[in-house]
Amino acid sequence: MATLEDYPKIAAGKVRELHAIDDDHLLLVASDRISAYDFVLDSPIPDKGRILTAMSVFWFELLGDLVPNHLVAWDDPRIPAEVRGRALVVRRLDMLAVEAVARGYLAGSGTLDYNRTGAVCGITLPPGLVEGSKLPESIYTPATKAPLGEHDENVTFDEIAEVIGTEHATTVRELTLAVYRRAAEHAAERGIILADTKFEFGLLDGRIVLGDEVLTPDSSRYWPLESYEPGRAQHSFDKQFVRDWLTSPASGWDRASNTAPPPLPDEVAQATRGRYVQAYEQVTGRKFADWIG
Ligand SMILES: N#Cc1c(N)ncnc1-c1cnn(Cc2cccc(F)c2)c1
Repeated sequence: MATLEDYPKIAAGKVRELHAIDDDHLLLVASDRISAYDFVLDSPIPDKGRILTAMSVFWFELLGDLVPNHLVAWDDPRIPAEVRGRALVVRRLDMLAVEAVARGYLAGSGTLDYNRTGAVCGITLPPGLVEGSKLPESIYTPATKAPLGEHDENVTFDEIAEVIGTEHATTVRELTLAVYRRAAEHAAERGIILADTKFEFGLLDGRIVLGDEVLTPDSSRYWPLESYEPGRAQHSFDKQFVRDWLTSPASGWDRASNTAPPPLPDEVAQATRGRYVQAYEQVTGRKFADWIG
């Protein structure tokens, strides 16, 4: 059985790593780390890596008829025991330099751009929209990847086409919207608003293939349908307990101080675990207890 040390690390994000298995395969590892307010917290969320990995596997399976993907295996002897259940064997792709974002609702940088310009990524939106507004139709709002810790930069379709070519830019836009719309419809039927999501695509033998994690609460905004109310920041399905505690007097933390947040109380970490489990079971109809690792 392999160990993680056998696989050279080739990339690292805030909460996940990418290792090389061989020339054609990578190991995509999700940690139990959680980020909030642009900080990676000291406190892990037990099972977060396994829950989000199980979610990606579900979505890859559900959406496999819309777009080919890089997933090879999730229960495989190449996966070291220490990361089993929170690591995927994936095909090595030639990644396209675009953060392929689809938005069905106005939030975050989308609201910021809209308030400044009336548009997002060059797409003019109707007047009168507010934070959390449902858009008349979902839109493609690509971004260029920023260095770790900085925010991606929203750009226009034409700017992406300059980098990856009009043909690939067009296919990526079509796939991003089709996959998001299908996923958002599935989630809405189960009481979860998938407000937006970010995909990464790559080339494999000339075909465009969906990579990375997909449609997890780390790559998407998950809002509980029952508390949806345009006009304010929406409750995060998964991160709201963490945000509420960190911004409460109980934490002793001052968000404006730009100092690292304190560790979470166990009950906040456990309650957050519960929200990830609930999101998984609500979206997939599967029991997390049945997942490996
Ligand atoms: N997925 C994927 C992938 C692939 N199948 N082939 C080649 N490259 C990538 C790849 C390169 N960077 N990233 C982002 C990323 C993801 C996860 C952890 C990280 F640290 C960084 C993805």
